[in-house]
Amino acid sequence: MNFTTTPIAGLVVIEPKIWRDNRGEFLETYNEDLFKENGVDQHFVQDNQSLSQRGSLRGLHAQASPNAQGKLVRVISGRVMDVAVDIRTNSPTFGQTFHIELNAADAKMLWIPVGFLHGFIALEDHTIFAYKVTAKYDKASEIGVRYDDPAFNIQWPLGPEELVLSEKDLQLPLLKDIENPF
Ligand SMILES: Cc1cn([C@H]2C[C@H](O)[C@@H](COP(=O)(O)OP(=O)(O)O[C@H]3O[C@H](C)C(=O)[C@H](O)[C@H]3O)O2)c(=O)[nH]c1=O
Repeated sequence: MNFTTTPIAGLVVIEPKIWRDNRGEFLETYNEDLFKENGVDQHFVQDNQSLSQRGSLRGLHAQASPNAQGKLVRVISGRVMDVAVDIRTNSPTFGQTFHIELNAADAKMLWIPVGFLHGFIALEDHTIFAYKVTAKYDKASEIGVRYDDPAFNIQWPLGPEELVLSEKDLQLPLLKDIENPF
């Protein structure tokens, strides 16, 4: 299991070792000791999973304190472009985005600490996205920012005609129009 830091402090790319044999594959997707040794010392309290068709764009979301969430995200089936936006007010990389392809083939994961907006776009039908979070779901704590906020200039890889968003996400505000909880 390899841990690689990113240009944005706190974001870590994790590449599990995949054991392959004549039956198929085995991999560890979480190991408390290895994660602690590599600076991700967290207590996860909930696992989530979503199924998306190609073009489904979920985000940009976060939860505010006291239910702010760190997220360990991965793809079980299909492919996504995953995006994390640093909105930690005092961060030297405030407003910077990090994107990475997550897919079932290489089973890469991304650790996203508290203080980031998170979203992804599914690049294939039947994309299953799975993630562990460090705080429970609390609808009242949810915040969201438009996926196309010009402040971030995220280059989503599919055209506008291919995007599938929830009514909720289509009506999200821009970051400048909300009180940033981080
Ligand atoms: C997030 C969540 C949702 N729900 C229920 C409430 C909603 O009626 C339904 C769909 O929720 P939502 O439309 O918020 O699902 P996503 O758009 O995939 O939300 C996620 O999208 C991005 C990628 C994130 O990083 C967040 O984890 C999360 O906000 O599931 C729950 O019961 N528990 C939960 O933890």
